Amino acid sequence: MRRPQRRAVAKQSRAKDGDEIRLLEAWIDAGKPLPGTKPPPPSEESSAANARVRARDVVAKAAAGDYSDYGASTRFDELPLSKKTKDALRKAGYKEMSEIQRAALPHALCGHDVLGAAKTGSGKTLAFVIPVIEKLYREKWSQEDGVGCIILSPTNDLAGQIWEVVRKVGKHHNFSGGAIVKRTGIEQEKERINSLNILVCTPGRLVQHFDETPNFDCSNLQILVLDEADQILDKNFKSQVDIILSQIPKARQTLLFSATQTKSVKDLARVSLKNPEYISVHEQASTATPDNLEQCAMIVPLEQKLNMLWSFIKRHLKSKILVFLSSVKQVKFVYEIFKKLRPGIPLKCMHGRMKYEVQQAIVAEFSESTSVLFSTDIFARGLDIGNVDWVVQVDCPESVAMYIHRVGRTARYNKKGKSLIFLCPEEERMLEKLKATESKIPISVRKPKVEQLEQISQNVAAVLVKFPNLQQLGKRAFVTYLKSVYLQGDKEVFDLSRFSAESFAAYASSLGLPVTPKIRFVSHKKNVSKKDMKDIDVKQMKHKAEVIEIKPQVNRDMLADDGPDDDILYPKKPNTDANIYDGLDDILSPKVPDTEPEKIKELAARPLKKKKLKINMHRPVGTRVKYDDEGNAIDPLASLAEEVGPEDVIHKDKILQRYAEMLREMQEDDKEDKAQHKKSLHEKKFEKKMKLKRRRQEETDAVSDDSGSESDRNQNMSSKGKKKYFNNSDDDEGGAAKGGDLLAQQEALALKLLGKMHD
Ligand SMILES: Nc1ncnc2c1ncn2[C@@H]1O[C@H](COP(=O)(O)OP(=O)(O)OP(=O)(O)O)[C@@H](O)[C@H]1O
Repeated sequence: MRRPQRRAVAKQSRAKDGDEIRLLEAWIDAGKPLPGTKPPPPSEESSAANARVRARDVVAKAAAGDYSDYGASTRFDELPLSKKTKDALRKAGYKEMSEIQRAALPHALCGHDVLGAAKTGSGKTLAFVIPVIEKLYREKWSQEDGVGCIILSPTNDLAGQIWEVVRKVGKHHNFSGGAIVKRTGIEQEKERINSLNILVCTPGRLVQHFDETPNFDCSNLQILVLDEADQILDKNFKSQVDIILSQIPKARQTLLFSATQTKSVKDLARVSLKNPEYISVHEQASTATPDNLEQCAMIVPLEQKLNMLWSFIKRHLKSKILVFLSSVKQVKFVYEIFKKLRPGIPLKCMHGRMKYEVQQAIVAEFSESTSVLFSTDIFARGLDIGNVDWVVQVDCPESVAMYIHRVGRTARYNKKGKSLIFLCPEEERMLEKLKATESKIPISVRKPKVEQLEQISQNVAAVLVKFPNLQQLGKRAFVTYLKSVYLQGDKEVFDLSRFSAESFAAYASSLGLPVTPKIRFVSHKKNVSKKDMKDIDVKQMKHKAEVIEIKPQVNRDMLADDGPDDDILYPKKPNTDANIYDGLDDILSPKVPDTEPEKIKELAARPLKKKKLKINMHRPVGTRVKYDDEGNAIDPLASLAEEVGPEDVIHKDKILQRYAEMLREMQEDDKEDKAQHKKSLHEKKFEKKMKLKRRRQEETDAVSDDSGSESDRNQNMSSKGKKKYFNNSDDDEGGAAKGGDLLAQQEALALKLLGKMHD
């Protein structure tokens, strides 16, 4: 009885949906905004009560065939949206539309391609999620129709976040969908992907499905969305996006959104937009960043950044702070060090190498509590965490656009927020760019209060001594930082040659490193003419000079590599550095076991080979190559590490003292190790001997049992060299018995010895 009833209900609801869809289509068609039109400014009479009445009127009029011009509406319930969507929006607390939503939704709802730009945190996600759901609803999309919409996002986390919005807005609809992210195994995804209507994923994951999933079909696709479109269309995703575009139908609606929209016609031509609506709601605004955001910059020397960050955190223990650093290594190092130093506020770290679930958990925790979250740029875009008080950019962003995205993690949707950026004196050009009129970033420059600056270099060094694995991480943080500067495209801002060798040395010591790690982003080229030797004092050279070339294979990926540091922090096999160099071998210079600080010291003092003169490309033009007493060129950074005075942050004496202590400890450990090693050698030797004896005994037993001829027996024995123990005498049995006794005695002796050793 139930079935027919259920079928009847379903039929009824389909009929209701059909009626609503007809009404919506007619309404959309009748009230279409003209191409290029923007909504008028919201009228004054838009009190909540008025608005509700107006919304009811609008819907009633539409039902009566009197369609309003929805292009001017200010509330979601004034738009031609399905009841299911309106209910979900209301339940989620979305009533009034934001500017980008007011401007984009009317165009997107009537099927136009949209290129939308609006400030960070201004509600762009709803501006594309609502049209997606409504389009599929009006198309009566069902599970059997397969993939109807793809939303591309640059990162898994953002994909997850967008999917949550889709779920929220589409909760009364019957669409299937999901965020196709690393969380689920690709095999599980393959099984269900064809039955999903809305896919939210990164370009890479989608391409993987095009490559590997049998019958993966997007030929029915209705709508393609690119969130953070400028990033999705940039060269890093180019090949993947090209593959995707070749696999989906050209006849579709396309929506592109970002806070920093692409203006490249080439990019837009690639996605084949048809008469797109260019909607940039804040184009005329005086700022490119949220109005409620207070922004300031500080010029901080490289070696003071850690002190400055620490001091800042200590003064804001009741705030929620998001800290951006340039690489995974930096994030891990600063997080681990600060955790050991205990600033008095919970610390968290997040980067692209973490499992998706872990990232989600951290985001959730960070959303809930006041804490400090250290992050790479992987979360600079799109991440929507409520109530972030401060965004602190410790390392310079790669571009003004990235600056805008980073600071956009605070002051979201009418909330207030503050941001602070540390810029090295060598990066002041970035400050000029931020302050340029066209950037529209109201940023003020503040002088650091030196008296409030806590110097933590000594404490960091002490932590490194206590946790030698962190020293490894510190070294890699140092190298990846320099690599990140070196690899940045904007050479007006990022130019390693502007940094002096002294500042590198001081930076290394601020990270607690006893010696500046050597850096080789370079390879050698022999027989270079004098004119190419601009930055080298040729007269100083005693040997045929070589010039340094930048290695062509050093690329951006190496920055992202960032290797399995967990192995460094929590080594599975102590004293093994097999996993210490994760592809950085050719960059991280010395191939010595880096867990041994005294060796690092040795290395710094070690004369460089005469013929392989290493010229550091970062040395400012005209700086001389230094030589030791024996005429060997000294690595400038190594020599500097020895030269820095006590007034500098380096605190050499203390560090040396610590290293002396460490050396003593290590020597003691060494003694123990040696004894251990000797013991194990003895054991092994003894075991071997016993094994041999046992084998011989067995063989002898076999010979004595042998029923073969005497001559055979003799031959057999002689070939195996047993004569020593078993004479070819009549007394074989007795001999064997003696041999057996001897063996037993020896075994007993061996056991005794072993027992003693273990005692
Ligand atoms: N109409 C609305 N009313 C109330 N809150 C809204 C509205 N639209 C969006 N929001 C809220 O504003 C916040 C920011 O929205 P969203 O993440 O879509 O911003 P965005 O413009 O995509 O930012 P970004 O450029 O940083 O990705 C979210 O928490 C969202 O729930």
